[in-house]
Amino acid sequence: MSDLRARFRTDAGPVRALDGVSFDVARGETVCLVGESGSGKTVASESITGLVDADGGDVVAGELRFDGRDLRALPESELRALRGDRIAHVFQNPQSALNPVYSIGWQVAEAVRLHADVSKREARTRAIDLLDRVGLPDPAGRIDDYPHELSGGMKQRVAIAMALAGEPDLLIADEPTTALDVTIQSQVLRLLDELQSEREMALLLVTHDLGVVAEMADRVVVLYDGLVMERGSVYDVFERPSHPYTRALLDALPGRRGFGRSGTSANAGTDGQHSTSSSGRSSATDGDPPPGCRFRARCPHAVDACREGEHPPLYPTPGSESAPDGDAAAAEHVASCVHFRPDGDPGVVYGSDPTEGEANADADAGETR
Ligand SMILES: Nc1ncnc2c1ncn2[C@@H]1O[C@H](COP(=O)(O)OP(=O)(O)OP(=O)(O)O)[C@@H](O)[C@H]1O
Ligand code: NI
Repeated sequence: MSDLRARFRTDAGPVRALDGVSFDVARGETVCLVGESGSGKTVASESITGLVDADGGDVVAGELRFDGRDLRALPESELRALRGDRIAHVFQNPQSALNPVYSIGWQVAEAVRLHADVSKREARTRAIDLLDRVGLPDPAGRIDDYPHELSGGMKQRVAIAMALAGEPDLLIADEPTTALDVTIQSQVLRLLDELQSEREMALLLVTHDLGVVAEMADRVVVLYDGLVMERGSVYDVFERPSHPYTRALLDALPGRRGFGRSGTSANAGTDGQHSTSSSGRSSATDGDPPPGCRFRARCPHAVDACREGEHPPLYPTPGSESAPDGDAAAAEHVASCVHFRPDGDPGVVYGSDPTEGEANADADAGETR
């Protein structure tokens, strides 16, 4: 997607949710969308298949391309066909995907029949296969169970089975494990990871959990206030976080030594709840956004230049071509911070971090990576 802008109509006036978000997800790749609550992760992911419109939102500008087609130009009927077929969603709450009055087997079989012209009997057999594949114990025995007879983790597995029924090319999972017990979380993540590599699926994973990102992502998109702050391979973003916001996010990770003694509090959402409330961001209501960098007020490295003009565009970070696999696309590491302007000094950001000596300026970045 490129330069995606979206807004919601609310009683208090339009709310800007996305202010120009660009990223791609390639086949066989996992891209994680991270950022604190209200940063626009869900809106960005749901805009792909037009779910945002269904939610009272409007994608007002930008481009969404899937397989060379501009999704925003597709009529709703075609979009609906694409959704759930080539592109499937898994949500935080499996309850929302399951109908309480039908057995899980019936629901998975229906999902199969939606995408493939097969008999009911064949669909049921495939449903059992799918349920087996997502790790539901004794699928043949449990296929006539109703959702309420299953645990949350099992329900999410069923929801994933339904999402996979159409053999999607792109699976969009929005906080798919947040509602689950910690032990179940990692099982479900491992499952997504396996299914993804098995099927060469593209996976867009929305999460506020940087531990999940580290485990799952090939590439990371860091959102703040409806804008991309930083984008790069998981390797680059974790090894050399460049936007002050990303650095603050990582700083807040337990077990990671703090560098931002500045008191910048960046919290990717402690309650783990997906929120759709329109409150929370004072800057969100429409009208002119405050000039300059959106993160300025919370940034320990803000300078006068950060007050001017628009939010900075994405600049390449020094040494970003040195990704381990030499893959050019994966090597793209960019941050929207004035200190990464061609005439800027990234050392202002990196240099303030005594715990990361090797990141001290760009000069030795090439040698240490
Ligand atoms: N239905 C809606 N009506 C009005 N505003 C909305 C609606 N849904 C989202 N927004 C606004 O859009 C912005 C982005 O929301 P979004 O749900 O994408 O955030 P998020 O990053 O997914 O957060 P969370 O981690 O809480 O799920 C927020 O300012 C939010 O208030
Ligand atoms: Ni969300």
